[in-house]
Amino acid sequence: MKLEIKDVSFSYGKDRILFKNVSFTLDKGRIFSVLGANGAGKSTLLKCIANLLRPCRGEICLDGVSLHRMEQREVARKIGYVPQTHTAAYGYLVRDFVVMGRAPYLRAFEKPSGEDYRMAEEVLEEMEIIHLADRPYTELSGGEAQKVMIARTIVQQPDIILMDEPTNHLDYGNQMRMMKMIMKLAGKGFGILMTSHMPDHVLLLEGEVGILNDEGEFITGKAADIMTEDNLSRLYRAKLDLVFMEELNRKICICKDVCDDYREIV
Ligand SMILES: Nc1ncnc2c1ncn2[C@@H]1O[C@H](COP(=O)(O)OP(=O)(O)OP(=O)(O)O)[C@@H](O)[C@H]1O
Repeated sequence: MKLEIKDVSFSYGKDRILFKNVSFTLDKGRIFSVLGANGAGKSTLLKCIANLLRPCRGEICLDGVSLHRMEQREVARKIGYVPQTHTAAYGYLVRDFVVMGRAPYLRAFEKPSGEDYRMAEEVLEEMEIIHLADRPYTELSGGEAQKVMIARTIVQQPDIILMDEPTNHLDYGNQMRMMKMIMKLAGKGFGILMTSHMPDHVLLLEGEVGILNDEGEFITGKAADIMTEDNLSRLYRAKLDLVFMEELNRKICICKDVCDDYREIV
């Protein structure tokens, strides 16, 4: 399974192109992270790839076939999408909510089978949230709901999982467990495309990175090559530092002096 984003541009109106000429590929088992300031268009890009929005230029292909030539049900078997926030209209029990991930495999009005429920429970167990199985989805905390959404997407068994800020709402321990889970999912062969506001998480994951800047341009490369102090400081308009930590054998991203004003350093 190969996802190809070919020269994609998007605009919500006629006046402003949000991003232009975005190109990259994602294979099974790989991690691709998208970084960008607030409002740069990261979520919009993910929605285009989930086939929920249509780019004004370019093409998005799965194994050489344009998403627009595929039925949404077929896309849903290959691409799972975890939005940044999700509001359920009805208080489904978590186990029923998670089993809805099987929908792309069911016929109209067909109910999920015992095997579908078994699969949902297995994923809930693996994610250590089985204790939530009989709670209404609408009563969960933001972090719990985020994990349940991810469980539903795994149950969908796509090749590619799109995650819009997967550590959103999570406490620090759960953020680290989420990083571990993303690596584990990639290890199992899922292609992971995620957005993040946390450069250090992206350094930790070590995959490919795309940086969406204020001008709507997209630069890509390996995390170690593209995540330079200069690129990150420019992106976030703050003086950021990459410090090598021997214990970790990698660079970490910190802001040594929060009082440093970016305007004074460029
Ligand atoms: N449906 C819409 N119609 C018009 N403009 C929109 C729509 N959705 C988003 N926008 C605008 O498009 C821009 C990009 O939004 P988007 O949510 O993709 O950014 P983002 O990079 O994910 O931001 P954040 O990091 O704050 O989540 C923003 O200026 C936003 O206000």
